[in-house]
Amino acid sequence: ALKVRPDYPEARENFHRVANWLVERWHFFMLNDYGRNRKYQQAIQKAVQSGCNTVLDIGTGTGILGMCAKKAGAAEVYACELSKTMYELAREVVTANGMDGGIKILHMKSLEMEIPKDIPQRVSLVVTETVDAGLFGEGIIESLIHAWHHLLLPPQNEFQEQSVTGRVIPAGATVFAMAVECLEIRRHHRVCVSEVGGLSMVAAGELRSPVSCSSEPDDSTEPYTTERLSRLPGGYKSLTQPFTALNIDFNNVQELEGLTSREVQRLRLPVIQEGELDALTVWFQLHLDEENSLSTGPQEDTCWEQAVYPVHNTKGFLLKPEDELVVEVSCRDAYLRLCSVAVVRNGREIRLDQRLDTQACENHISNRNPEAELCSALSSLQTEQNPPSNDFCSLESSEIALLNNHAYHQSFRAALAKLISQLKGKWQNRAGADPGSTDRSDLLYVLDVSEGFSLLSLIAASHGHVKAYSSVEKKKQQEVLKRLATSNNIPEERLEFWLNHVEDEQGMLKRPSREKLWSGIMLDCVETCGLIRQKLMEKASLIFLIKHVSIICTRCLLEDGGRVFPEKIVVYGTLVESDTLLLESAVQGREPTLGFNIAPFINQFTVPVHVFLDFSTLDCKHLSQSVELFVLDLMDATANYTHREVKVQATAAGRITAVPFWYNIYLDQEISVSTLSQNSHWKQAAAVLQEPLEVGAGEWLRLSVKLHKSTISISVDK
Ligand SMILES: CCc1ccncc1CNCCCCSC[C@H]1O[C@@H](n2ccc3c(N)ncnc32)[C@H](O)[C@@H]1O
Repeated sequence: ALKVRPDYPEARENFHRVANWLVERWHFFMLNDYGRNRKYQQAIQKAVQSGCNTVLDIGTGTGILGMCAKKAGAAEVYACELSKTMYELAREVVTANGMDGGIKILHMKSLEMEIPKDIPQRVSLVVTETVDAGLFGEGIIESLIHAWHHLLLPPQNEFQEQSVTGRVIPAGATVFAMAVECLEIRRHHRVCVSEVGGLSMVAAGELRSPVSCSSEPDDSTEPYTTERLSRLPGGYKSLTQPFTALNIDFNNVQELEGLTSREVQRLRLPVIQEGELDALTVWFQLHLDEENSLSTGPQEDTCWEQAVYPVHNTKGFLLKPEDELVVEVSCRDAYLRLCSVAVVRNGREIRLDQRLDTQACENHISNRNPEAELCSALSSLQTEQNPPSNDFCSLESSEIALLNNHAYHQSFRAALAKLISQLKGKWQNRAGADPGSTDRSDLLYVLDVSEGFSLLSLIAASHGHVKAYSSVEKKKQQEVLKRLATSNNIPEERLEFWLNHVEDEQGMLKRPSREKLWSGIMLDCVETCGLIRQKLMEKASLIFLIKHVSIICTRCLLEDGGRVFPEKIVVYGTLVESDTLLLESAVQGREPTLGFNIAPFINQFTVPVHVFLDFSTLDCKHLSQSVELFVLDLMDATANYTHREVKVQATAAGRITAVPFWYNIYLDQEISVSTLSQNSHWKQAAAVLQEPLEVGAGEWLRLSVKLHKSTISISVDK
């Protein structure tokens, strides 16, 4: 569609949504990392000059490493790429750089490659960077074991003199880890509050994020998540020195094969400062060859992410400098697994992850010694959870952060309280109904159509005289809500689950059978990534659709005086100069990619809006004040213009590269929550300019802001 009508907004938006997952965002900042590219090139040049004449690039991506090998003079270069999009892109790139005759690119996974079907004979060099922040997440171990067995010449060995031998770049890796205290990680993986919106959370049982490195690998969890430690709000505190968790030699196939069967390694790490254990963080050095290595450490100026293994004690666990932290390292199922399993204090080892039997703890308490406190603290943790600790409910890390967003829930609680007292007041005036009447008509109906796990329905029901409908779907999550209802004295019949399998939005938002209208409908409008939720405007207009479509103002879904929460969203933005956002959005010319012409091809997959941005820690230069960009009125969906011009004055000279934006969400006239606030579970988004715009201080700019089907686009010109 874009080829036919390049300016067709619908097709453009769809392409951008698709581009985001067709081509991973890290391609841009990886290709912009001249240091990384140069080091790979040097290692490849050295290998080719020392006799590696046939090369296979496993996971070629854009083809850059294969082109380095060709340019270094290798006679035969092969490349394989499992992603169709990247395969086609690599073909275009190699052709544009005049090497289509010299590099054979295969659209396949290296594990499927055979000789002579795919490549004529074994190669003397494999280059690859099929690594993720946890090193093994892209299957490099399996790929190299297969390559050594089927695709590579035998390795150098001291016994018989071989003319040409096989080798791998990178030659190996060293994995480092470090225990940290970090509030930002904690609030995304543990519920740190005992009360949410007035509801006690004790009965919820253990709510944990799906990131868990429990010993038995099961598919419902992933062993680690990733964070850019150098850009986490509030930073982190190192509780141990960085330690070497693993060394691996990619040129030793026995070692590679032994990795997954290697017994679990237990490391004892001295705690270097007091702090709460929140996670183990992991990074690595890729040893390209004896001289060159790449590091993905938090202190590096490159912007790789690190792997994060959150610890799952429900409450905090304070480490002290005289402690030793016991960490288990294993590579079961080819993932790198790290677990902090115990603390050694005064020579006594206290396990962290299993339930402590209180009897053992009782014995300790008698002789009042330091680990007794620790032990009794731990045992009290265990008893506090009602259900057994292995019965936990898994929530997305964004849902955990939402629960920890105190202001969000307090604001909803207050706004609901106002609505409910207004509506009750209305009734009492009408027909003198006696306030104590118990007839069904004095119930208020509140619908929570939030996506995912939400306590808003319970917060509404906790006000009394409210029947709340929750759109939580998962069985385990509904059980948590029921447990919380009971323990917060909310009669079970006041909470219903409005199953989302209703055929369409119309059905879902349809008024309850008893011909009652909704007193309140609660929407969550902004996605965690920082964009307006798709279909929001359609849903909101649907609530009022009847009101606008029919001549006679038949009742819309809301009773007279009923409200939709939020009623208004105000979008704010500011002009910034940020090289980081530029480097994460598009390849900046030929310079970083060793002079190869790659940028125009990969930049076809640039998207105009960067999401999941942590604006509070983005290194950037502010070039204007924050300005109001747009107002979305959910109470009157037709009021929303689709295009707005905003004048902004540059407050400093610089190069505008992006317009970060965020929202003030108004639950009613007075009560609002900001998606930029400190404990917000939201990240921000930023419109990235195609061409950076030089401005002088005091110069006026014109922002044109468009909203099309909940998609915001922003362009800047003078
Ligand atoms: C923050 C990530 C990071 C952290 C630390 N240091 C470096 C980085 C950046 N490296 C990212 C590469 C990660 C993706 S791998 C690159 C390309 O290779 C493809 N593939 C992967 C395996 C594979 C195979 N066996 N056979 C054929 N193709 C294969 C993928 O489809 C991808 O296009």
